[in-house]
Amino acid sequence: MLSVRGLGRRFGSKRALRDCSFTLPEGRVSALVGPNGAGKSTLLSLVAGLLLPSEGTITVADAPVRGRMHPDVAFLAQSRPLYGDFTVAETLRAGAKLNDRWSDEYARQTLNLLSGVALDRRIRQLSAGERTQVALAVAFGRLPKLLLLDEPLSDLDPLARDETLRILMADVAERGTTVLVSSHLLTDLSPVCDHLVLLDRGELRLAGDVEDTLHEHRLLVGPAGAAAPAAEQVIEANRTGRQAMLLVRGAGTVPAEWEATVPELEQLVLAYLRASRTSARPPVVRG
Ligand SMILES: Nc1ncnc2c1ncn2[C@@H]1O[C@H](COP(=O)(O)OP(=O)(O)OP(=O)(O)O)[C@@H](O)[C@H]1O
Repeated sequence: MLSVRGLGRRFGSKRALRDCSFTLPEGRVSALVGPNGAGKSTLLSLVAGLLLPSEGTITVADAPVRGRMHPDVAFLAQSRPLYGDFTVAETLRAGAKLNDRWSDEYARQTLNLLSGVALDRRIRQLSAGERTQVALAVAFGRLPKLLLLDEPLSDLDPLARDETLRILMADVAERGTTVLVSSHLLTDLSPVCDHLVLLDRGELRLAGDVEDTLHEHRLLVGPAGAAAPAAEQVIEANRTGRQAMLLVRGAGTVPAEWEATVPELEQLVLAYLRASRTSARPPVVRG
């Protein structure tokens, strides 16, 4: 559904994204994670066609994307761009007029499930979370095949967050939508995502199926003096007092003095990001 190859974007001398290559599987939810300034919004804006790449290619449903939104794509931008003077009802009517494929019923149903922002309210009078709810309804109303969501949960209350994730899962199950969703709220996101894209400092650190990626790694706990077991890569090593804790990738047979477990998603992501902070050349594992 989505494939990016060698994708990069510069803003003047600043490289916001560099040499990014990955493919998203169809009908799955992919979490796009990374610290502030990692390049997540830049990547989403490029895929949405709102920004032009400095280098590389983007393909959605076998068609190249270059500075123009693909009709099968809907994008919830971080700034939630909606016309302030419109009422919610007018916003939905504009959605119907501007999109060849549109379901008013689906957009209204989404809004009602979230908390039911009244249709006669003006956009500029809405709270940040209410604007997000309207913008989500517009995104779902487009009946996209690829749904790009930039921090959809950040200003929603816990109930609306929960409902958004339910709507997302139902949409993926019923319509087979492919979703790429950026969020700092990994705990909220991890139950619904089955694919991971990890960006840091504009570079891709990890991209792949969540379960496969987790099982390629081992969290090892052992005595501080024990020799590190043979592994493809040591992502992070912490030695405190008498204990050592390692996150390794591609470990073979683990010696008896080490206790090995498969890491949780949040542990894995945090270890990669900490490792990146402490090394001049952080691990770029694969694209
Ligand atoms: N229009 C722009 N002009 C100059 N620099 C920009 C512009 N847009 C983004 N950047 C820079 O590119 C880098 C990536 O920004 P981006 O917004 O993609 O990060 P992000 O991962 O979405 O961050 P956050 O989690 O804080 O939203 C940052 O260093 C940012 O300052």
